[in-house]
Amino acid sequence: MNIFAFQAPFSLLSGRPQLASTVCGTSSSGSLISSFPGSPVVPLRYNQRASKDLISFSSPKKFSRTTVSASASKYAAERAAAVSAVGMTSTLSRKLQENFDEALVVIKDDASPVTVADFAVQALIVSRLHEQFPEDNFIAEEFVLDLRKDMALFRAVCDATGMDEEALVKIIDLCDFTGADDSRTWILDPNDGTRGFVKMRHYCIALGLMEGGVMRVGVLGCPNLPVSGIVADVGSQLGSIFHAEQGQGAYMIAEKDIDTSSVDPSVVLKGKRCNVSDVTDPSKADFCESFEARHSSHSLSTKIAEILNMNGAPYRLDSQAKYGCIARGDVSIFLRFPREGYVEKVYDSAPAVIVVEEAGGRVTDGRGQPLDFSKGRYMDNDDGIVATNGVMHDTIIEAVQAAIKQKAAV
Ligand SMILES: Nc1ncnc2c1ncn2[C@@H]1O[C@H](COP(=O)(O)O)[C@@H](O)[C@H]1OP(=O)(O)O
Ligand SMILES: [Mg+2]
Repeated sequence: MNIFAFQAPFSLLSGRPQLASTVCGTSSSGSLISSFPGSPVVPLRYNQRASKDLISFSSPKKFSRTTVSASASKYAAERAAAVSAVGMTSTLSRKLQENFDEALVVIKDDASPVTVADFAVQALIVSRLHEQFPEDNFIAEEFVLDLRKDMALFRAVCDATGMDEEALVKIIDLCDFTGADDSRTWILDPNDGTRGFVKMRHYCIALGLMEGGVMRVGVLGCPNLPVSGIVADVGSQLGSIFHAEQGQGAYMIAEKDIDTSSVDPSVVLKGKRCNVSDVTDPSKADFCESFEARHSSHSLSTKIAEILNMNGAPYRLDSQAKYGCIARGDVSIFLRFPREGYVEKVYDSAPAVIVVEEAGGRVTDGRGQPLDFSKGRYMDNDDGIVATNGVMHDTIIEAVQAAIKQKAAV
């Protein structure tokens, strides 16, 4: 099988935000504060805003052929392409968060924010994958309609991607596949947890490949997640990328170790095997949930924790980075309970579910039913989403159902 490798390296400037502790909140002065339970509150600052050309981006135009070895796994080429693209755009997102301009935020019809990073990452990833896999379909979060709401935002996305307006519109317009579940479809959330991104907290680039209604590949790029542990200390290396392929396990690689100029699996697919925790007693388990109470009911999770005698405070962080933390055993349980009537989108969990499952965990809805990603953009699950290390799953689902009943009885 032949695949393509990028010849020229990308031309992003290096440089990291001065993050020295958990990325959890923003003070009114714009400095970052740590607010995980038990961790000291440390004021931190990102670098000063840089000039616009600091975040300009040039995508390599030339490809050369690379051969995937005959013994490679079925989706090795796709996984390598996805890891490379996510690695490249994680670095871009970091620059865009460091140089975040709140004047360039548009509010979408669902009242959620969208930024230069959301559009730029979507355009760059889809353009790379479309070039390499021209027959494939795409479901991704952002629409041209929102890009056109603000011409300054539109121009900033062109600057960040190196694309002209026409090319940008074409590529974003490719991302609204609504069709059959026997197709090959890439599923992308270019900036999962945008509210976290704009508040200088966690966010995630989440990309997966579904074929025949089943997830085959998942990649999570978490630019603010330390390479080990959830809570960053002074000097922690930030930037964790998780990748998984059906039947091949889940891995974590430091963002800085990815050669994003290549899509050759033997070059790109490195990393450390991820395994979920081996905790069997829920009272000894840690859990995580949304930072934003409007995204997931913190009161319901508190009730569940009471039922299970889980005394530790939850880890609260934005985005599918939480599933990465489950996959590598940092925490054992993830609880998500959006308000009634909220419809989940596939790109908000599909890439992450395969990462957790390949690490030995389980992900279902709050009734213990598997999540179905084969129906297009929207999902039809009940009672939220629960991810665990697997061994505790049935116990946690029982507690979820008990807590929902208790809440309804009040
Ligand atoms: N009102 C809402 N309720 C639940 N989830 C939401 C809501 N608004 C946005 N989201 C989505 O929830 C996910 C973030 O969850 P968490 O709070 O755990 O990080 C994101 O995918 C976010 O979308 P987006 O991708 O646009 O940021
Ligand atoms: Mg999302």
